[in-house]
Amino acid sequence: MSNPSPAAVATPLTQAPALRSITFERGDLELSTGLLDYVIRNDVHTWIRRGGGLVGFGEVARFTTSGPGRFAEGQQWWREVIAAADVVDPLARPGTGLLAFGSFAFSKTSRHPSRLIVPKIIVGSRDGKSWLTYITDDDGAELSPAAAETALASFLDDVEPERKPSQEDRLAPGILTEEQWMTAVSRGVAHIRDGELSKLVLARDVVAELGSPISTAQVLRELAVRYSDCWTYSVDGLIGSTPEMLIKVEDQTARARVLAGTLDRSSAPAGEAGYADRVLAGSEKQQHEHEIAIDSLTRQLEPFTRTMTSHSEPFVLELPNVWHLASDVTAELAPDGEGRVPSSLALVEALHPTAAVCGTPTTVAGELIRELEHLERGPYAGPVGWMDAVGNGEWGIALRGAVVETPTRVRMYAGCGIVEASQPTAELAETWSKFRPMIEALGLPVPLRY
Ligand SMILES: C=C(O[C@@H]1C=C(C(=O)O)C=C[C@H]1O)C(=O)O
Repeated sequence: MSNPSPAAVATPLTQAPALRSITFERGDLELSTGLLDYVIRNDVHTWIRRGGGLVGFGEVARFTTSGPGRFAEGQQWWREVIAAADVVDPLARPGTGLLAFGSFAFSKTSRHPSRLIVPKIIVGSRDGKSWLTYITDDDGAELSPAAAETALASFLDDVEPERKPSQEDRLAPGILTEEQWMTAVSRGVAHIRDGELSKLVLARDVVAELGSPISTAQVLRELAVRYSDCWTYSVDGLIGSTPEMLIKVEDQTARARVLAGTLDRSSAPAGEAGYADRVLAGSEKQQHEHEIAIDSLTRQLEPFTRTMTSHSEPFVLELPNVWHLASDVTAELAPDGEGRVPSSLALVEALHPTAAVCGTPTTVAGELIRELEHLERGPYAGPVGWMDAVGNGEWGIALRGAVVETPTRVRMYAGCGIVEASQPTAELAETWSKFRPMIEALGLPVPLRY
């Protein structure tokens, strides 16, 4: 008798809910605003880039977990949900049909709950075409386009008021003061000089204390408009706009965008053509930092692929706040004996944490992060995104973001890759350039000295 496959012997984690879903095509969205017309409630789930993507409303199922097995447990739960579901999806495109948004803790030692959330309604848009998915756990519910439109309309009744900046808004220090964080950077550099590791990513937090409650929807709209080349995410209080794609799976193809190497645009001389190319692409320190990040990603992805391509040189990615050295990687996924390619979440498990947000070697860097940062990263620098029922998904790295801890307290996170040539003051300034998208979207002034 042959051995049963691991999936067959795994014990169910929970009683998977019996979900039913229907997806249907809708008219084209308003070209100028696209999905943003739907970002009007604070509790929306979003994944938006260049006006397209997904906006989710409500919740019909949720799975939470923590620890080293968080990705594997998430995959198992999702398999059980899919097996028990009745899905009607005539469109069958990436992002249509049954779908979960997700956010995972950065650290395997974190108690912060990683989560997968299945919304009740999803408005999707891609290449100018839009669709609606309606998901229910209610046996008796009518599953029709009309019922879906009615459910969507009831969510859209509840519009969040705009927030005006208040006199009492302020930025408060996080866990470490600036001086303490710079000391941590110096210690990191010393460990690198000692040859224990080649790269370490150290992060810090600052807290926005607001005089009036946040309008999350307003912040998300601001981010999505200003940072349209980034992926604007919102999952259960984790919000931001990330320029870094950990992994995206569409059918047989996987894509990643690796960033490492940063230059603040606010300190750049005006009108000097080619400044970013010269200072960023021409810097040995930045190129070295970037090489470490791209090597770590391609090495981890390789076993899952048939072919993999990336440009031999990184390009300069221009964002409103910074320039980055960036590399795009495209891979054709290798099917297993049964013709199946790994799901997006299986690849996340293999790739996280990359050197872009942890360091190299991973284990040494992870230990030093715990020792030097004194920060509970929570979902910061962890995977955030969505996945559908056939393995497609997009998982960004939760950067340039914040956790809404209470309606008036928002904790922001930013970090930097430290290599042997790193200077603590320059790294501190770099964290401010990375806080800037969130600080500005919240309507707070950016501290002047940066
Ligand atoms: C860690 C962050 O960003 C990462 C670090 C970078 C760097 O050090 O140059 C660049 C992009 C990201 O991979 C962050 O934004 O918090």
